[in-house]
Amino acid sequence: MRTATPLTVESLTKVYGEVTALRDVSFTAQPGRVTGFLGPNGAGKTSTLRILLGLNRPTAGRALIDGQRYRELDAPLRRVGGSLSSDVFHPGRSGRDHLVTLALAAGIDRARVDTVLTQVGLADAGRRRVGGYSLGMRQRLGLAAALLGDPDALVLDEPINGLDPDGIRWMRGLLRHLADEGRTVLLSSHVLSEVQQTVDDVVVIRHGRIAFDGPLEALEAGSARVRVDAADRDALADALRRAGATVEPGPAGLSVLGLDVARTGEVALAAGLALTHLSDETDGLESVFLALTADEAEVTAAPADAPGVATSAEGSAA
Ligand SMILES: Nc1ncnc2c1ncn2[C@@H]1O[C@H](COP(=O)(O)OP(=O)(O)OP(=O)(O)O)[C@@H](O)[C@H]1O
Repeated sequence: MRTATPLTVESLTKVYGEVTALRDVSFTAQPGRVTGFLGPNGAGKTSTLRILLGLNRPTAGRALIDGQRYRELDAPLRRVGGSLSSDVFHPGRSGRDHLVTLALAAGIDRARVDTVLTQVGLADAGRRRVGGYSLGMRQRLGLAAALLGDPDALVLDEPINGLDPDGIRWMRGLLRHLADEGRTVLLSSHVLSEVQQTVDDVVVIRHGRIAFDGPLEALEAGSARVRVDAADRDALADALRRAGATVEPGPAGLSVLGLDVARTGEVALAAGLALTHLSDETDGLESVFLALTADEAEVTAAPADAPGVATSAEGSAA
């Protein structure tokens, strides 16, 4: 039986010198689910994941693995496995060697090394030097390292980056399987479409703040947009608003947010209105994501009086 191990980030703030990378960030990744932690470059994803894994200290707030900070865990690698994009493997050593060293250091049975190499599809390549690995193979090795302790939770920084389409499909299947076993899977990405078919829940971070937190379906629902028109446009707008939609009049009819095409048609029918136009103008999920993260060129220094932001700066080293 797996121990349900939620990953909880509470009011996390991280200041690096002049840069406030995280501002009062809170969310929870739930057991049995794959949570996508999404945001453009520099949004604060890696900073958050490093704090979760005990590699950096927050300026304020806390990050908890089943209620405990990483450093408070008795057998950390058995509770949470991490793979960060900055992880470097010595090019002259084999993938297997790396894992054996990690296993010995953590008191993990060496037999796990071959188990995880097989699990990530590196059974044959494990004895080759890492220097000859493709980016995709290094991603697999990172995942193998994260799985070494057979942990209840996984924290993976950009695990899909660098994989070819077959590799992406394989990674999706494995992450789904790991979550179905009851593990908590938290993975970061800067491209929603890359992980859209993998994640159950989505946390979007922008400028070091949470811009969205909820199930993928809720993000999808937010992208529904319908264009509709009727001879009596005002009556139609009233009926749609009464049904809970946001309605914006335009030159080519009404733009409706919050209802899909079928429901829009039903509302019109119930109001006895004959439609002259009805079409689905839903934006792709990626454009909703882009809208949520717009203007994310870089994280700027927070004003000194910004609420919830500690003013004392901490060095970059943890
Ligand atoms: N050690 C550090 N010292 C100073 N600034 C840092 C340090 N680490 C991160 N930052 C800054 O903090 C902000 C957030 O960076 P972070 O790496 O967490 O973002 P990210 O969302 O993971 O981006 P990426 O996808 O590019 O890795 C950026 O402005 C970055 O330049």
